Amino acid sequence: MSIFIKLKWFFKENWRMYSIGILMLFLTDLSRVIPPYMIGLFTNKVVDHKLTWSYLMIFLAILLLIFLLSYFCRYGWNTHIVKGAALLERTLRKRLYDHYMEMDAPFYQKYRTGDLMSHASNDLSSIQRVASGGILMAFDSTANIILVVISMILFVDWRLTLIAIFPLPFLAIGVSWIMPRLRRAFTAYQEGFSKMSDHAQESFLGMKVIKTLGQSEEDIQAFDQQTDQQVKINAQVARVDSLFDPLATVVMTFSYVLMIILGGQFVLNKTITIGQLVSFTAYLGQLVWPMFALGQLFNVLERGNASYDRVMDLMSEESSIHDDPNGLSEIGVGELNIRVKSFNYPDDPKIILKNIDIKLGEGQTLGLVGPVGSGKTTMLRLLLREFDSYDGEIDFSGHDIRDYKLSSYLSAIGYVSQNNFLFSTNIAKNIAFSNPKIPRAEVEKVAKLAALHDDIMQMPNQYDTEVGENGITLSGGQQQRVAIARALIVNPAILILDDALSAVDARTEKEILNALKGQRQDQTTIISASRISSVINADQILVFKNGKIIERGQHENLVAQDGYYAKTFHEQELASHYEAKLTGGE
Ligand SMILES: Nc1ncnc2c1ncn2[C@@H]1O[C@H](COP(=O)(O)OP(=O)(O)OP(=O)(O)O)[C@@H](O)[C@H]1O
Repeated sequence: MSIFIKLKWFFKENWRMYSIGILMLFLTDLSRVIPPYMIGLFTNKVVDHKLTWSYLMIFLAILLLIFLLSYFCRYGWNTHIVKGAALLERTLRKRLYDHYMEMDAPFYQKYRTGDLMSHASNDLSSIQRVASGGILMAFDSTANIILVVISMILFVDWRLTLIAIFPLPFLAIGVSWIMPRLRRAFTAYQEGFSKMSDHAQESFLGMKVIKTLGQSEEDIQAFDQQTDQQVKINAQVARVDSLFDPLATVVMTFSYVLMIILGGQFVLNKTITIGQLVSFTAYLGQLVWPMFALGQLFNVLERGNASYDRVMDLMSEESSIHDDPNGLSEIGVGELNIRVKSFNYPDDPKIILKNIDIKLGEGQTLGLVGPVGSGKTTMLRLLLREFDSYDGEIDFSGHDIRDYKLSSYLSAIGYVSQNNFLFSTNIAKNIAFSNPKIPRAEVEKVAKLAALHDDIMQMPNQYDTEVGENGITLSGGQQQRVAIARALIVNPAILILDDALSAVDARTEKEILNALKGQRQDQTTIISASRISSVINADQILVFKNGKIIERGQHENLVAQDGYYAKTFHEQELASHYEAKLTGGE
């Protein structure tokens, strides 16, 4: 029942709709207690040989009227309560989705996609059922039981009523024993379901790897184990849930036995008439459904309760990124200053960045190189405001980046990583993702800048060519260039290419870099790369190692320093020289 208290905010917001629905439900239940009373009267007329045609007609007319009223009320409660439940699901889904959108990188590191999906589907459906079936069964069964018992007392006999309902408290004891067990079983079920969807989702995404490494059998086995486990948990749910129905049957049978023994005695003693005993039998029959509905109700409520707690646990997670709604929303061009004394990832004390000090003039290009794992991406992630918890400050265009409104700041940045996500739509829509209304000419312009236009023109439907899920029909280099075009279309104040040219050949790389140089003279560009050729013309090049800047300067200057940069440059030069010889390109 506590789930109703937890959902009080929603029922309060929609009290009008629920009040009408519940009133209609009450009227339906009220209309149900009249026919048994009338059947009793009718039986007495028959037994006393006093039945006339006119009485029969009036009797039938009243019954018809009651059925019509009941039909109208049923329609009324159905539409109001079902509409309310749909509204609750929509409200929670929107809140959850907004929450997912607001959350930071550590949140997505902590929760897996399958888990988040199961919260948004399975859990929300269970909560939605509380506001429809739950409300219906709770009010219907309670109102039914109360009205039937009152009718039994008023129209038959209070002693007989007391004796007939005497076994009911045993049902209540049974329910209080079953409920917590049912809840534990449901929580285990939902958690198991999350793990299962997570596994399925990861397997679908990594299908190529699984198959090429010959792990299909192992994956199937692992999934089978999870489904077997889920079947066991489900059986446990069914075992606990199934305890209620037999208990209700035993209790109701006991009530019937008591009614036959004592009711017969009352008729023989003339305490009640035969008609009243017939009414009583019908009333007792009307108690059967609410009893079973109570069982269903606990199932729905406990499932909803467990799901609500899971969803609220997720919603209580707070983003570590402070977004000031009144923050600056105008972002111009300007200097970029990065001073980070130290940074470690949340939940990991290892210092990843140490004493980073960068000053980049307006419209300049910064190049970042260094061995794998040296901290280049981490620094870019700070610039992208994925983490705010660093010791130091980052200023852009005269303001700390944390003083900008997050959405405004991020929309001024064009970020392209090595692995880009493409949407399963056509190329033009992928490029124009930030503004679907952008004219086709603009889309073509940025595609040309990204050296992609010629490739697109070779495709069957050119800019309308569908790229498949995550751009599966495109080559790695084409995917990267779609992502570059997508970033360029917003004409970002800061463009970040994080190893974003790794899948394109040297000639295309040169073409893109030249185009960017011509196009972005006033704006900041940051290029992180393992290939020195990507950063060779940068105004400032930084070499990272173990989270520190170990060399800095322009290309010639760095080559002269004869350090990591010079060594890597010469090695790469030599490698490309031999490669060109082998392919006959020189
Ligand atoms: N989410 C994370 N939690 C903890 N440590 C992390 C996390 N992401 C990266 N690291 C660690 O931070 C260090 C720097 O990684 P980073 O990705 O910044 O390097 P990089 O220079 O960009 O490397 P690459 O060129 O391979 O992309 C690595 O030791 C890595 O293991």
